[in-house]
Amino acid sequence: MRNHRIAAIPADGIGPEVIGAGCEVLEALAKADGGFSLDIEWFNWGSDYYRRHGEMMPADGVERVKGFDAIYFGSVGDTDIPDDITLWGLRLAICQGLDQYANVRPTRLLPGISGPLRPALGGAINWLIVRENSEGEYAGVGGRAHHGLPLEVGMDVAVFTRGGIERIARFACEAAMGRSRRKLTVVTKSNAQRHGMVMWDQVCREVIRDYPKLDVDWMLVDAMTTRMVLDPGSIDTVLATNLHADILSDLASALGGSLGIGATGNINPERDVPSMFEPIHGSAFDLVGQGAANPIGAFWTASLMLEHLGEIKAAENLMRAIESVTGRDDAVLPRDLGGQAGTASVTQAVIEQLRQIYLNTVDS
Ligand SMILES: NC(=O)c1ccc[n+]([C@@H]2O[C@H](COP(=O)([O-])OP(=O)(O)OC[C@H]3O[C@@H](n4cnc5c(N)ncnc54)[C@H](O)[C@@H]3O)[C@@H](O)[C@H]2O)c1
Ligand SMILES: O=C(O)C[C@@H](O)C(=O)O
Ligand SMILES: [K+]
Ligand SMILES: [Mn+2]
Repeated sequence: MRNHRIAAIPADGIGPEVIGAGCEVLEALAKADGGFSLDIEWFNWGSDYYRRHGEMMPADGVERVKGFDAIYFGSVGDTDIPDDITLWGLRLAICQGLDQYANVRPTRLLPGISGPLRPALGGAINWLIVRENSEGEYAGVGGRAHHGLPLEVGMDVAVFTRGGIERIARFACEAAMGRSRRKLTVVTKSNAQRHGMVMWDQVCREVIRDYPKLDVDWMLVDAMTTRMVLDPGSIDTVLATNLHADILSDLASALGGSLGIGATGNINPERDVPSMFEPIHGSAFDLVGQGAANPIGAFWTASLMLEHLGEIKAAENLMRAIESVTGRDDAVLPRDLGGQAGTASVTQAVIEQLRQIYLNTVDS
């Protein structure tokens, strides 16, 4: 039997609630499928670990997860610890440490979810946002000087490298070519940012030349937000920088109904180290401990992870189960999607649906 070793890092806020739910679903799925097993090892890294040890994970944390087949991550962020410490100490430390330079964020309207747009517009959402995940505005380069003085200064330098742009542009072109519309929108801001972003355009253009069958257009990031709202059907695959894609993907998730459904993979396409999968949302301080967090983002994430691990049938079945739970007449919907179900009820409904799917597969 195929076995996959998963490092689960639920971390902070609602992370443990949704990753706990996701692991329940994954285990039920593996059992129903029978073709593979999952070895899930838990890591208690995050803000509570920081309170005890003064760091978000052990100094050799990245080394410790290197041997796994995938990482299943919750969220970081704590009301009592500065956000830059928690994000850089765990999520970015792993993404950058394992050079997971391609972040993929799919969005489409799930059955039974209307989303905030008119039906004809919302129904047209079927996007894949490709986020540069290793440099750009998140390079971490910069500094502070003249502390406490009137002339105090703080700088974040956005770093764009030819190699960094080239590899993410190629990844996005391949991703777009793998989808039926073969359509790529490159997002930029090279009108205002005249160095790095101009080079971004130039290197993307060079890579795109290798894909003559690809239908490519370009958007300034500000105008891209309006196009996502007013003409969502004109968009398919989107390539954007680290920060631009971070912002656009929260918008995408909201247009799909809620931030609670957004899913992502932090991918190292070379596959010599594990990739990391997480719901796109954060700690959601307003929901912690209430059993009310929407686990669908974590389930969709689990499906992306299974796909990456080569468990294509199981990944599809998990999406089918989610879709029938949201789409059927007696849909089980969490509060952020207009229903009343808590995390546990949504989880049980998806597990029950998975059992039905596999039962029917065996019968037929
Ligand atoms: N990758 C990550 O781990 C990640 C991502 C985003 C934010 N953060 C961190 O999380 C903390 C809070 O950030 P924020 O408030 O900007 O964003 P957030 O994603 O935590 O929450 C924004 C809003 O979305 C809602 N929401 C989020 N997830 C939901 C879910 N599963 N079900 C239902 N509703 C959900 C929240 O209730 C809140 O109203 C900060 O510390 C931030 O740095 C971490
Ligand atoms: O931008 C980040 O890396 C944090 C968070 O907003 C995310 O989308 O993962
Ligand atoms: K997250
Ligand atoms: Mn984000």
